[in-house]
Amino acid sequence: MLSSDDLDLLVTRGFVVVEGLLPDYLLTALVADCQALDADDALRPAAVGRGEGRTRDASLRGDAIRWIDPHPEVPVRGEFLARLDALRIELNRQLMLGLDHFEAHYAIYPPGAGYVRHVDRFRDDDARTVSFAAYLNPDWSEDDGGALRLYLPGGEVDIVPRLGTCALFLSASIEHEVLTTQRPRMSIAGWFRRRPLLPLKVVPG
Ligand SMILES: O=C(O)CCC(=O)C(=O)O
Ligand SMILES: [Fe+2]
Repeated sequence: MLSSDDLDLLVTRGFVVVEGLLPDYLLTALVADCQALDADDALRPAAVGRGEGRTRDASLRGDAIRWIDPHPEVPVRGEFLARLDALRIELNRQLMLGLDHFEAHYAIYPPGAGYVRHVDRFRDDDARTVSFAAYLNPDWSEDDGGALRLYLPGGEVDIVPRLGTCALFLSASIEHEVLTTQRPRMSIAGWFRRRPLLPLKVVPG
């Protein structure tokens, strides 16, 4: 769980980096699951945008992804989602964010891939409220690239995607980028969502 200092940082600074949010045995199982899915060719090139603006362009975003859903034969997925759901409830209790759902996918960025600077909230959908990343790369060094770069009012912050590091940041306001990776980079990207606050459409007549 997040400490009250972590929660304060998320609100006041817009992001927080935490170690130890997920226990080692779970991280190990997530790494193995992601690797097994990759070996089965179960990840697909990711798209950017939504609706008619949805495109695939590896020069913008080079990862391959697989959404994480509970599976009776792969308990690690359900356990991961249950933990993040407990965190969702904690975020609601402490920060009253009204989050109603958590969604996440595995991602693998091959060498040479990255994800250009962007925000996670879509222009036509304000449901994504808090973004989450968990990194699954043992023995990662800064020279391997692939850092998550956050663009903040006070400057840039780079987060090294090392096994066990997790980051949370505000989906609507924090611009970020995945710097080009030199080695295959494994992660989970997720979003705590709230019910969309789109205006109701008035039907004429
Ligand atoms: O993996 C990361 O560090 C962030 C990925 C990201 O920005 C995204 O999937 O929207
Ligand atoms: Fe993102």
